[in-house]
Amino acid sequence: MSKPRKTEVIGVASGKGGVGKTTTSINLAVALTQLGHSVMLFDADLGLANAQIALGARAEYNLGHFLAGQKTLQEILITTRQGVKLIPGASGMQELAGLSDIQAASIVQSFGVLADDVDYLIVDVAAGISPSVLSFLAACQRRFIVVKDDPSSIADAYGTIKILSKEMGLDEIYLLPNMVKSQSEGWKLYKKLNDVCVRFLGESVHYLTSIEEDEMVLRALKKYQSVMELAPGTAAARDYMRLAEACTHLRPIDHPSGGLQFFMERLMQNSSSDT
Ligand SMILES: Nc1ncnc2c1ncn2[C@@H]1O[C@H](COP(=O)(O)OP(=O)(O)OP(=O)(O)O)[C@@H](O)[C@H]1O
Repeated sequence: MSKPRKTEVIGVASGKGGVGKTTTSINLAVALTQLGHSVMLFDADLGLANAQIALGARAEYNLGHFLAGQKTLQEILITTRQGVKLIPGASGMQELAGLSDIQAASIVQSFGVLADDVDYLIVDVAAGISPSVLSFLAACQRRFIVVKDDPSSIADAYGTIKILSKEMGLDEIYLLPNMVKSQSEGWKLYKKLNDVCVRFLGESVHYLTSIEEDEMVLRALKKYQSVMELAPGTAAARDYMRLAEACTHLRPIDHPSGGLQFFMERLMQNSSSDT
């Protein structure tokens, strides 16, 4: 098993809501855990606490308690029964933009303490392209854009890629077709959108795999489980495992300070420039 040297930070986004961003984040986190990696999932999708529900976990505290200084990061962090370390996000995320420099520095330091234990940080951002979503994505090393084969999802994914690459100068953008009929349909969707990106933005996006539409995904959600647990042999579970394996083969991105602490530093810098 090849271990990344530092925490790899992957943001999972989609222009449009409801295309499977949270489902992808949790199943990728579980698949990477099953491969033997230490994985942290940051639920930055405001308010709904989707990730913990989907993993059958119940967190008493969330990032709001941490930002308010009521709880330490260790106190809000839970380890789900799948072995994923979960940072419950909730509405605290909106407060990031208003933090003082001292608060920001102490948050960065708290994350730095956890960094040694974590191979992958998966950040499940909210739908849309609000300043806070863009700050999160800018702070990640890689960005996965989940897209469905329908016109509004494709248009929103393109809009997100355009802002990330042209306005923010970010690279390492990966398109992740979801709920496709087959891998070849997913590849075609990628090709179509990538061609548009090359033509109109002068940039290409990356591809790892697609996730097939699979009724077991919804069944798993209804049982508060990941599909990786409920039906490991099913099409979507196989695809999430393929995605996890592809992640482990990606070239590590080295930053001077690297990993989790650097992610938080960038997040704080980007958030304060939003204000
Ligand atoms: N590969 C798949 N096959 C079948 N159903 C899927 C698949 N991926 C996601 N779904 C279903 O699609 C619905 C929306 O998924 P999810 O909640 O992950 O979307 P989202 O993009 O995170 O939404 P939001 O932006 O509202 O948080 C859920 O009912 C989920 O079970």
